Amino acid sequence: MKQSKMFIPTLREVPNDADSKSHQLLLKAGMIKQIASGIYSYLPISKRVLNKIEAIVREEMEAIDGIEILMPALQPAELWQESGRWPSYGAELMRMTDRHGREFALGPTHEEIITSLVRDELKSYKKLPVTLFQIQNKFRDEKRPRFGLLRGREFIMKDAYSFHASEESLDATYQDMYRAYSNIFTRVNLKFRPVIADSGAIGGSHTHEFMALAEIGEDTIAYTDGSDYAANIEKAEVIYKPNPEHTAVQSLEKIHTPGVKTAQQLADLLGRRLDEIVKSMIVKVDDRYVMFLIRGHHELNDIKVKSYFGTEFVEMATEAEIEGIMGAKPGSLGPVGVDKIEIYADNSVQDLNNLAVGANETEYHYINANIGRDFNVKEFDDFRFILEGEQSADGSGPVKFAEGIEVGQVFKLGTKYSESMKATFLDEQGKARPMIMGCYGIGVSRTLSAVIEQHHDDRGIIWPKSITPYDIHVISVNPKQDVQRELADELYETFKQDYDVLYDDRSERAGVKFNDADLIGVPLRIVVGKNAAEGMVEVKLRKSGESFDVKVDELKATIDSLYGTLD
Ligand SMILES: O=C(C[C@@H]1CCCCN1)Cn1cnc2cc(Cl)c(F)cc2c1=O
Ligand SMILES: [Mg+2]
Ligand SMILES: [Mg+2]
Repeated sequence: MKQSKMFIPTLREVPNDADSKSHQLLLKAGMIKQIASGIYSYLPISKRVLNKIEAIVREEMEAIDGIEILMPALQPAELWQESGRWPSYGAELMRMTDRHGREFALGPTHEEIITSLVRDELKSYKKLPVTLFQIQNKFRDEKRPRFGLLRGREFIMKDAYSFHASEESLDATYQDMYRAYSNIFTRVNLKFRPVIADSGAIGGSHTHEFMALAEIGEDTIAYTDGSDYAANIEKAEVIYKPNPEHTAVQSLEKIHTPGVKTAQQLADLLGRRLDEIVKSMIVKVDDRYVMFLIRGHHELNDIKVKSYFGTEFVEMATEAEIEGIMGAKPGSLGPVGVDKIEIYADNSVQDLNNLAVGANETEYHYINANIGRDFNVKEFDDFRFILEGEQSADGSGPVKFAEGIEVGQVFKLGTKYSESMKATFLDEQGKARPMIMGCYGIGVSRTLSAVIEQHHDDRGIIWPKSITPYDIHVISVNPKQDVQRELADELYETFKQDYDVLYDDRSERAGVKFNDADLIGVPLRIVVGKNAAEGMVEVKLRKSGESFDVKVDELKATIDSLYGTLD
């Protein structure tokens, strides 16, 4: 393609609202234009990359018997009422009414649609298993869209759904998808890790997220070098080993603690370590309040609390709620004398005797509070975030943390949707049973961004060969010079036979052309400049920056062999 006819509106400066490297580069390289917050147009370079990513996704889905369909983005509210999810999603679910006043959702995902489609068609176990997938825009009205395509309000997802007559059959597809996802992210040249994840609102038992490693990633993963163990920190289990030595139990003492609001301030006032302090938090679970006890140097893991109680409705109580229930401010809460609400505690609280806790009287605390004598705990469990360096759940060593961008997720859904939506099949005995489901998503536009996060330098993007918008960038330095222009034209015509070629034939200054070429990031470059008259051109590798002077009659061989070395 000749750049004089192309549409690549590169920018010199980066708009200051670009808040991640990939967001900056997508704008500078003229790949996206924002139309509204979290909503973008994909310009030609992006569209070419998306086509290649989607082609890889299709190949890997079809290789495991995935069948491509395309479902509507407009979803009748009735189906979400059948599944029970219409009331449970708030502002994030984009809703609208049609001219007849009928309610619709703009699809954030398609469990309801696919289940209603399949339940009408597949009635017999003989027709199962089946895996259907689509690649389509999704709509989620994110409260804070950011990082460009990494968290948008309209984005491209491959979403697949599988239907089974047995758990074993679901298992087999889950493994197929897991391997297919590994293939896809390997082929697009992403450094990634599959992590054990939390299945959250959509239920189901078993789920893995595929995390592309990148500083900007909003997820934290806990992994070990000792094995392939990796878990989203929301889910990473903390192994509790009871601590043998306990200090002698001392008598309870109430002390005045003016100005103490935090665990650290209490620790400082008492001259104790933070890990000897116990924080008491009031959490609203569904429509009741419970107290959680967590050691001072730990943090309550709200995802583990949700999973423990099996509900999404878990929120920290507000200051007003706390004063109403406890009669004291958040900084002075404790378990002693609390009998109106249940008390739960993280496992590691059991290691302590003589706890320092709030006295439920503003600016008063207890020291030497002891479990069993001064208060009771309804249940000890793993309610906290794991700390870096603590033993991994599989015992393979201390966990390390890394940031990740969630680019894919595979779920075992079970019968959550097939039961609520009566998607049954007749089994061998002719008995109607709910289909067992799996669902599997890849953020296609997010993957494009993740690749840029991992493949760039300070001059621009460096595309991996597998998804590069073009293979070769031919640049004529000064098209006003006939010799240069004619040679460049000839090379363009020659190489476009076997490669995708972008030809910068514009009458721009050389510096502008080289800046744009570095931004756009095509891996191989042929520069036709002043040596054209001697039949010499320059070949440049975008990634290493290496460049070679090559005779025109050796150019094809050189390019073919260099292309083979690209990753
Ligand atoms: O989408 C999934 C699960 C899988 C992911 C892979 C492809 C199939 N679905 C989870 N999820 C996430 N955000 C949502 C946002 C809104 Cl507003 C909603 F109404 C529903 C959902 C929702 O269900
Ligand atoms: Mg997540
Ligand atoms: Mg997820």
